[in-house]
Formats: sequence, C-alpha cells, structure tokens
Amino acid sequence: MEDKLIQIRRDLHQIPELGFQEEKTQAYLLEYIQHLPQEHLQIKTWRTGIMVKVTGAEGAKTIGFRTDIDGLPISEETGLPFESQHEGRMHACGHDLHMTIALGALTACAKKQPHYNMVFIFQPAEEGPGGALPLLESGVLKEWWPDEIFALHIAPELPVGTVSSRAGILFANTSELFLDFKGKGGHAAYPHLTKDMVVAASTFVTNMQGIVARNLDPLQSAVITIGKMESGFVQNTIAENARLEGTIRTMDPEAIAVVKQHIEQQAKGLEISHDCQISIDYGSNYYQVYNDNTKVEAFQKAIAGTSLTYKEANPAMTGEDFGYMLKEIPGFMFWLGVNSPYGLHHSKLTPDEQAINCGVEAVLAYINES
Ligand SMILES: CC(=O)N[C@@H](CCC[C@H](N)C(=O)O)C(=O)O
Repeated sequence: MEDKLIQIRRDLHQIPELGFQEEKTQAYLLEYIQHLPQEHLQIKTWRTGIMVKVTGAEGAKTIGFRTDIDGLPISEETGLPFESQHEGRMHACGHDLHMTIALGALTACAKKQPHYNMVFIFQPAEEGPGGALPLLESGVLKEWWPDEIFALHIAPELPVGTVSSRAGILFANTSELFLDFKGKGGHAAYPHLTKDMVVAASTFVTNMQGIVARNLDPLQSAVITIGKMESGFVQNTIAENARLEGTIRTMDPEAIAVVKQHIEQQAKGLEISHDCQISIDYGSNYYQVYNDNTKVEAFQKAIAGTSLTYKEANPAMTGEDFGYMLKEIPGFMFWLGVNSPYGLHHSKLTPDEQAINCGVEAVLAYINES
C-alpha cells in the first residue's frame, strides 16, 4: 500500500486544478474509489467534490474526515520528475498529500469495516473561493451529517512522524482583499497633468501597515499582506490604474471588521489626496479553525498508542475554510510534519512522502480509538 499511495500522490501532484475546476482530480479520485470493495460504501458528488459514506459495524455515531482537493496559481520550481503538468498551477499547499491520506484511510475502512460510520469529504476550492461553506449550505451532507469531524494539514517545518494540534483556536479568521485604483494616465514627463496610480497604490500599501500597529488593540493579533501589486504598462508612462490583492488575518472574529473599517477610511482619504477612485472587494472570508477540547484530548490519546509523536501547536495566521465545518460540527484539525525546507505556498515545496503513511496512521488511530 505504501508504494501505491506514493504513486497516487505523484499522479495527483501532476494535475493541480484551481477551486471548482477540479474535474480531472475528481475523475481520478472517483476512479480509485469505485475500485474499492463497495459493500459498505455509498458515493455522492457535489460540484467537483465527492462524499463517501462507509457504514460502520456499530453505527452509533458518524465521524467525518475532510480533505481539500484544489491547487494554487503558482508555477512549480521543484524540478521533480513528477512536476505539475498544468502550467502555472501547483499543489503548493499539500492537498495532494491530504487527498492521498484520505484515500489511504478510506481504503482501510472499505477493506475492514470500521466500528462507527465514516464520511470522507473530498472538498473543492479551499484556497479560494471557499468550498466548505457552500457545501454545508447545499444540504448535500444533511443525510450523512457527522457527529464529529476532523482534518489535517501538512506542516513543512515539523519532522516526519510528528503530529501537532491544540484545543481552541488553531487558525485565523481571514478575508481576501482586492483594491482597484482608477486615476488618469499620461506622459511620464508631465505628472501634473495626471493622477498617478503607482504612487497612490504604493502610498496605500505603506500607510496600511499602520492599521495593525495603531488601530487595533495591541493585545489582539492581526496581519494584512498584499501579495500582488499590478500597475502600468511601460517605463515612461504614468499609470492610470493599479490593483492590489491581499489578505487580512485576525485571531478575533470581530477584529476583521475593525481592520476593514480602517482600510475603507484610508481609501477614502487617498481618493481625496490623490484625486482618484478606489473600489474595494473582500472576496471570500473564512471563519477561524476552533478545535474542540475533548476531541483534541481524544486525538492525543489515540496518537499515544502509535509510532507518532504529539506536539502542542501554537495558533497560526493560516486560514482554512474547514473552520466553517468546525463552527457547525465539533471536531479538530491537526498539523502533520512533512519536513520540507520550503514552506506552504512556495514553488519549491517538497514534502517528504514518508509522511503519507504517518498521516494514514494518525487518521486510522483516531477513527479506531475515538
Ligand atoms: C492552509 C492555507 O494556506 N490556507 C490558505 C487559505 C486562503 C484563504 C483566502 N484565499 C485568503 O487568502 O484569505 C491561506 O492562505 O492561509
């Protein structure tokens, strides 16, 4: 099984697709799932996602396990022989490993009926625009509603063989942030006849650093990152338009509103001082990942009976739409060590594939011990 899972991970790694475009991924997963022993399985699809119910021997409760299935708009630079075949797309957040681990655990449950019912959720669009909330809202899970739910995420900075979690908040509240600036273009030699959006957008990026430093309670944690800045066409022309793309992260769900209010105020100020128009779009928003105390304790206990090491985690500013599932269903998320010198969302992320087995071991230990 170990070699088979590594091959699956490599196959999936080569076909990364963006949120709600995961057609090849869905077909690959379905093909695999349909070849498992079907006696205790039921399969449903929802958009590009898949849900598989395994009927347990004693169905007193249903445990959900969720994996994300989408890739990122990043060009891979690992140089691996099984590099992405999709130009400008990469599994740079480990969803290829997450899916493989889910298939490994599902295979074990299909071959040996678990005690409790299981629902494996292969969820699209975690990186954006978010698949968890529309999936919950669609009602597709209604008949198979889990009593508890869990998920994992790879952790490049942790050694293989380590799992890590914590009770309470694990991941932040997030909101995407898109700003479009509209001014007046013109010749580089005549700035007084133009409204330069390179200057306006740059000023905005610099000024907004003050929001976390000066507008938020220092006892709260927040981050605003602009990850993409676009403006202009040529070196000797003043740019008429600019676009900033970023993300807001806070530990407290209320603090997101405070940050947004100050972004809007700064935008209004810039509209006056730079005589331009700025439109703001918050894209998708994710609710914090908040782990249930008792489930994390049960996970720790289950891990104690395995070859793995449990480490207490710190909260992180990462976002995850799995937070919406945890808002409705008690459960937890845990980190899985994959020991990569490059981190999440890096074009050279190279998780150690030995971690796949550790992931399957951790998931099965929880399913069998809980
Ligand atoms: C685990 C992880 O890296 N998740 C993503 C989630 C992205 C949410 C959304 N697109 C945003 O950027 O706000 C992350 O970037 O943390």
